[in-house]
Formats: sequence, structure tokens, C-alpha cells
Amino acid sequence: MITISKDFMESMPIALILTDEQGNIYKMNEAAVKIQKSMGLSSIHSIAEIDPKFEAKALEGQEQSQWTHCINNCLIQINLYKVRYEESDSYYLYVYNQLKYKMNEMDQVMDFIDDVVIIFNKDLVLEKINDAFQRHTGIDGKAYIGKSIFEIENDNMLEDPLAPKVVEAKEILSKKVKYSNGSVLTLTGVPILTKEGDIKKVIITGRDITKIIDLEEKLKKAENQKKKYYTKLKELEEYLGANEVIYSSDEMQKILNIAIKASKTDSSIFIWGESGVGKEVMARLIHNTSSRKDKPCIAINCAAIPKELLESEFFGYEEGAFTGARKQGKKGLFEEADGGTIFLDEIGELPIEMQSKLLRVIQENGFTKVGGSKFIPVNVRYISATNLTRDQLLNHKRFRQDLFFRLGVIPIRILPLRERKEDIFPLVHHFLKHFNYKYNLNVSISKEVMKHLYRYDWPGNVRELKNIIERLVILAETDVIDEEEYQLIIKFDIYNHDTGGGIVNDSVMPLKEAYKILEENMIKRALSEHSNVVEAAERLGIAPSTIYRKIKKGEIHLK
Ligand SMILES: Nc1ncnc2c1ncn2[C@@H]1O[C@H](COP(=O)(O)OP(=O)(O)OP(=O)(O)O)[C@@H](O)[C@H]1O
Repeated sequence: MITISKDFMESMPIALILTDEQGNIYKMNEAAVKIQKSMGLSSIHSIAEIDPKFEAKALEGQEQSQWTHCINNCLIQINLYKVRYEESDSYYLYVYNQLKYKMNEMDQVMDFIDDVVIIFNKDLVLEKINDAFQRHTGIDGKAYIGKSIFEIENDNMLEDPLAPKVVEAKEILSKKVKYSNGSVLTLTGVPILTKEGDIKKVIITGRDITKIIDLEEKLKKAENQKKKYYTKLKELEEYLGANEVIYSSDEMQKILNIAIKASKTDSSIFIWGESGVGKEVMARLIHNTSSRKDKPCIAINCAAIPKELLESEFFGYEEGAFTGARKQGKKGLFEEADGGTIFLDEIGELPIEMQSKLLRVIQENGFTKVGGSKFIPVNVRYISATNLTRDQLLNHKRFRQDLFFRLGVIPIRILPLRERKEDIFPLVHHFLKHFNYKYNLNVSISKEVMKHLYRYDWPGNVRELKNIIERLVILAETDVIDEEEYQLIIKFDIYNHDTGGGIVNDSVMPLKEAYKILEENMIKRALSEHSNVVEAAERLGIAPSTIYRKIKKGEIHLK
């Protein structure tokens, strides 16, 4: 152990600090006081106040060691010795040697960058490394400045290091490195060559991709989950029969036989039937059993689209076709349905001008967009539906015969529910299962209630039955609905389920309810006095789509 004197301490131009084993400062020379002041510290008592890391070195009992560190942008080399001072007990002597190297503007800029920058000289001695390295990896890279890459051990940064490979290959190389703090960086090493083609420097840049990897993993998990949910959904669909046509009557069996046969061809199909009998359900079944099942089935409610928008909705429009048009133009429903099926619901409400245009599309197997001149070929199967009678549709000159013959190659008539009462029983069970599952309940109905449902006329057909079952499931107070509870729940219905259709409105009731009844009455009267919804709506001063919406929502029951 060397012995140092007071004179030696004072005469040395480099900073010297003496501490005891715990790092408590015993003596500092003038140069050390300068460093202390430059750090903005008025007085220091422990070496840990300069940097806790130094104290750790002494505590490790290192007798002699050397390391470099950055203080105030200056690179300091520190030597630690165990010494005897003036013949007294042993002390630790910290010798601070400020290296010539001083952080310049470039280094400060480097420290601002979020990506890692590491620079090695031609001999692979670490010249510069920015703060980002420590931020991302938790490793104090600056402590290794001045050391050769081969001297630096014990951290992942240099395990199988990239720089020697770049020197060898003299080309840009990349690799992914995982650090002990869990971060993953992609490092890219670029060789800087002299004119002669020798290595001058190696610059390594690194980007923290931990978040990207996390996201990738999350995405993978989400994809797997999506697959699982999709399978579950399919199972559920099967369980709940979401796409199923429920029936047990011979009449419905015959209708289905025709529909399935028809689905194997590309012929147009025309479905007749009262509102809510299941025309759309049938159309989807035909599409799903046809060879077009993997292509879209686009349903268009001809009465719900405002007259002025029909053409652009059907065929789309070109850029700038009219004021208010979308800049990039728009695909029409026909283009969307290409290869698949178009279901033209409420076809009887299609204005006469659109009927001519539709006829042309069917004849030419293609169309031009609004404002366009290019012919767009289209291959679709047409399924049309109406709740008008044949007489209402054809005998009032509202529908073109030629179009009807084109659309109605195969006619299918779905009977109202009251004419196929055997279907009521399976439908009730199907909807009970469906809504019990949906609302997580376990409601069933008594035999007496089933008798009521069977006796009832169902002017709103399957849609009305579905609505009633949903209401029973939601409002039931007990698990098995008996007659008394049924009457209570049904009491507020605008239809009297026992008589099969009379309006109950002879008692005082909330005005909202009364208004609903009046509204339904008026709409029904208008519909019975006019041959189609458009005329009825005109008379009532409302849009045809409002009537259709109310029918769909079960607010209007048609008989
Ligand atoms: N046979 C059936 N099996 C299962 N659900 C059915 C059946 N028939 C109809 N539904 C259900 O009843 C409701 C009405 O059916 P859909 O919309 O197909 O009737 P629609 O005749 O097309 O009515 P609208 O003429 O008002 O358009 C839908 O919720 C449908 O799922």
C-alpha cells in the first residue's frame, strides 16, 4: 500500500479525494474542490454526492481500479487506490483525471436523439455512444468509452458484437439484440471507409423495437382470438339457427323445395308474401345454397331509398357527377354485388323511370355510373320480393310487365303464418331459445300460453311472433309464463290477441300510447285505401320509408 503525504496532495494539479471505507470524504485537494464547484455543489461530505457509483466501487473493496465517467460533459478518468495517508490508517484515494476529450456540440446533439448511436474507431475502440443507449438498455455505455470492443465484457451489448463483423465484411449489417432489461433493439452497423477502402470508423445505430414486438405479439394474440370467436360465432349461429328457416308445415316444405331447386340455377326469383312472412330470410337461404354463396348478397329496399338517390345508389357515380358528390366517386350496390345476388325488396315501390333503367341493366348485363360513360359489366342473380298482391302490382300500370317477366322467372309465394299454423310451435321454441340466450335468461311458456299463440291470427306474421316472444322473455317475472302473466304482458299490445285483431283503446291511457294507436290506425287505413305504400305515404304526408321502418320494427301490423 502506498503512503501519500499532505504536500503530495496539495501539489498535484489533478483532483484527489481521500475517503474512508464508507465513502465519507476526509480530504480534497484544490483541483478536487474546483470539480466540486463546477458541479454546483457548495460542500460535499461523501463521494456518493458526486456519483453513487463511485462509492459502490470502494465498498466492493477494490484496491486499485480505473474507470471513466462523464461529469459536466467532461470525460473523467478515475483511478481508485487504497492508500495510507501521513502514516495513519488506510484510506481510499480517488484520482480524477480529466481527459482531453470534452463533449462538443455534436455529442450534445447525439444525446438528444432517441435512436442509439455508437461510434467505434478503426481499431474498434469505443469513441462515442449517446445517452439513448442507456435509456433503452439500462447499460451505462459511456463508462466504456476509450475501451476496445474486445475488452468490454459482461453485457449483451457486446455479446457477439456487430462491429467486428462490419469491419470484416465492410458492408452494412443488421441484427436484433435483446437486452437484460427486456428491450429489443435492431442494430445496424455501417462501415465508414477511407479513400483506399480501409475501415475508418464503424457507426452503429439502434432502434428500440420492443413496442413493435409487443404490438406484433398482441396482434398475433388478437388474430388467434378472432379465429376462436369466429368459430364460436359459427357454432352459435348453428345453435341459434340465425340463418335457418324454421318450419314444420308441409306448405313450407313445398316452398323450400322450390327455393332450393331454384337456387341451383341463375334464374330470377320473385317472392310474394305479406309483410313479415320471411321473404328476406328465404332470399338469403337461396343465396346461401347457391354457387354464389361466397360472393355478396346485397339487399336493397326499393321503398326506403329516396327517389332522387336511387340511380346513384344502384349504379354509383363518377367523380364530380353532381353537386355534393364524393370527390372520388362511389361504387353502386350493383357493383358491390358483382358475382353474387341482388335482393330487391319492396320492388313494387320502384319508380317507373328506375324500372326502365333496371330493365336495361338486366338485358345488357351491365350499366354505366351516373355521370360516367364507361360500361361496367355485372353478373348478378336477381331475387325480388313484394308484399303487394299480383293485382296490386300489375293491374295499376305502376309496374312494367316486361320487367316483371324478367324478374319473375321463378315465382315463390310464402304463405302467411295463419295459413301454416304448424310452424307456430317450432318458431316459438326457436325464438324462446334465441332470446333466452341473448338476454341470458331461462324463460319458457305454459301449454295454455302456447294455445293462445296458436289460436292468434298473426297479422304481422313471423316478425310479430318474434317481437311477442322477445317481449315475453324480457318482461317475464317467472321462469314459466302462465296464462295470467301472459295476459298481463300482452295487455298493452295494440292488438287483442284473443280476438285476433281488434284495437283496444277504450280506456284512459298515456297519450304516447294513444298516439301510437292512432298512428297505426291511420297508416293501416291509408294502406287499405291505396294500392301501394308510396301512394299511402303521399296521402299521409310522410315518406314511404317511414311506413316500411314502422312495419319492420313491428309498430304496424298488416293483415
Ligand atoms: N321461417 C322463419 N324462420 C326463422 N325466422 C324467420 C322465419 N321467417 C321469418 N323470420 C324472422 O322474421 C323476421 C321477418 O322476416 P323477413 O324480414 O324475412 O320478412 P319479410 O317478408 O321480408 O318482411 P318485409 O316484407 O316487411 O320486408 C325476421 O327477423 C326473420 O328472421
